[in-house]
Amino acid sequence: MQVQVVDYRAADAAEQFTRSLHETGFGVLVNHPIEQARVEKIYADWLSFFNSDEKQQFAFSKETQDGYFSTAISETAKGAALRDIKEYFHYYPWGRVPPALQAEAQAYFEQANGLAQELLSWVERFTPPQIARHYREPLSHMIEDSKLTLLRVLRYPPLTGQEPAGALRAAAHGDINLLTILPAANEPGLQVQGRDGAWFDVPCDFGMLIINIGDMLQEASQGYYPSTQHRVVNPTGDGAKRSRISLPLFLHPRNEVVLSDRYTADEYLQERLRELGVKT
Ligand SMILES: O=C(O)CCC(=O)C(=O)O
Ligand SMILES: [Fe+2]
Repeated sequence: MQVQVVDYRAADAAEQFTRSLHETGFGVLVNHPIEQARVEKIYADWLSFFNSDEKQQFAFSKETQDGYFSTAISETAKGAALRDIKEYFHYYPWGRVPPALQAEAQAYFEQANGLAQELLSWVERFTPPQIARHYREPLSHMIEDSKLTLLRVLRYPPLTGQEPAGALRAAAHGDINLLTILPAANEPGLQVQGRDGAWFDVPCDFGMLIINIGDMLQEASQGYYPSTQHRVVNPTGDGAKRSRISLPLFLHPRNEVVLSDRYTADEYLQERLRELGVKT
């Protein structure tokens, strides 16, 4: 399985990139407009936040899903037996956030959301007509004024050796949303599953941007764009002593968007959150 690394500035970038999404569910961009210095500053500032007690004041709300999710309540991937070894914060522009981190989180959110919208328009443009006719509205409309798009800041703590046997930083899962965009993390570990079940490292040189299809877009495109299983494996050696920080933006449609004959976006999301154990 070969996830394509595509130059965002190439004349045929949209075509190459959407082909990789169709074939693998993943695509990787270089020379994209997201500022690396901003990403690095967010990694450093949020690592300090996760290392402080301040996080305890932001315990997430089951109702609204914003705030801090500790390792003790961290999600269990659908079908997995063990919790992921991670803690994370869900940032929404309307949600709670440590005041000192608000401006840079919002600036990143806007920049990444703008790029994600452009990439979604590429996805739409390169959808074959026999698939596109099933879209109930243009993909770019589905996310307009959505209150559900969210920035997740993840921190995978150093390993202690006390982790339950078989637990992973992130067990194999598909993302729930339409499209995810993810700057390469500060440490390796992200893998994607091929059709034959084998796992492959996702290209993740610092500065690359990784994009993947979520379950909602797989549903709306009748599988033309597959939501591929991915995971974050545990480091060995010196890497095990270091935290890993990553920063996915999950592009979500408005609640009332009809994805298919089977689901609206809201029905789909509620079902999945219950399965993850973060909603009653
Ligand atoms: O940390 C990563 O590299 C990936 C995280 C991820 O797949 C997720 O949070 O859905
Ligand atoms: Fe994911």
